[in-house]
Amino acid sequence: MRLESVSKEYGSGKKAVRALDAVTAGFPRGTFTAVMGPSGCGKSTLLNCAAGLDRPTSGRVMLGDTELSSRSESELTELRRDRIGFVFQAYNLLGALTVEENVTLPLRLADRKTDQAFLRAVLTAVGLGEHVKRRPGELSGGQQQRVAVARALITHPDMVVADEPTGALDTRSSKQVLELLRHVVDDMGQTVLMVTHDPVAASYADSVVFLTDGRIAGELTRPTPEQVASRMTHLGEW
Ligand SMILES: Nc1ncnc2c1ncn2[C@@H]1O[C@H](COP(=O)(O)OP(=O)(O)OP(=O)(O)O)[C@@H](O)[C@H]1O
Repeated sequence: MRLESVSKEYGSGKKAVRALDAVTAGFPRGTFTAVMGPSGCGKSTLLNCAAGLDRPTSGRVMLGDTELSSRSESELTELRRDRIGFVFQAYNLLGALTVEENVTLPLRLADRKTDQAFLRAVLTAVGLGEHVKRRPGELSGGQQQRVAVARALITHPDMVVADEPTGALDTRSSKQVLELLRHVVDDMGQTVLMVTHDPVAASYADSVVFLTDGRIAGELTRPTPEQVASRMTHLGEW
């Protein structure tokens, strides 16, 4: 995944807000990248442009050899469904469906068959092999987020994007979800792009990209929580 000089403006004229300002960044296959920065700096906008949920005003978004920015709405919908896995702070599971039905929903929507062996492997990887018949309401927040991670993985996407995946979780559940994201990169070869406010969460990534005012303000590789917190303090309010 690559962003090439991506800018995004909301609104126009005097009220225009430049949420991203000529951002160029690469998120190589098999890596885990965290995006951090002060509130309103453009983190979610970057993630949404990268995942085809939002269109840049200018610049190019490349997923492998596919350019997202020039796709039609229906092509983008299909591309998101087939090639990108989503994890949000609010889990976004369907309460009436079981764990297994939630996880396999993206395949049913795409009219694709479920590979039962892969489904078992994914449910085991996220630690929910025992709970496949439960409904989200019968699970803890951490378990629900792990169902969301399994759902993001089931289509073998090119990339998993996670917007504040641990934002609603306690320390212990956050650790489990972050270890899981690390595992999907290290052992399943996935590519993860995660927005977070938490230096500890960011320290699970291979690198952290810092944004301020819609621009890249620096990068840290093999970050420690202390290094991340120190950079954030230098960037201002967070
Ligand atoms: N749909 C929209 N319409 C108008 N302005 C928007 C829209 N979405 C975001 N913005 C503005 O763009 C800027 C970047 O927003 P964005 O949500 O990407 O920031 P963020 O870093 O994710 O913030 P936070 O950490 O608070 O979630 C902000 O000034 C925001 O107010």
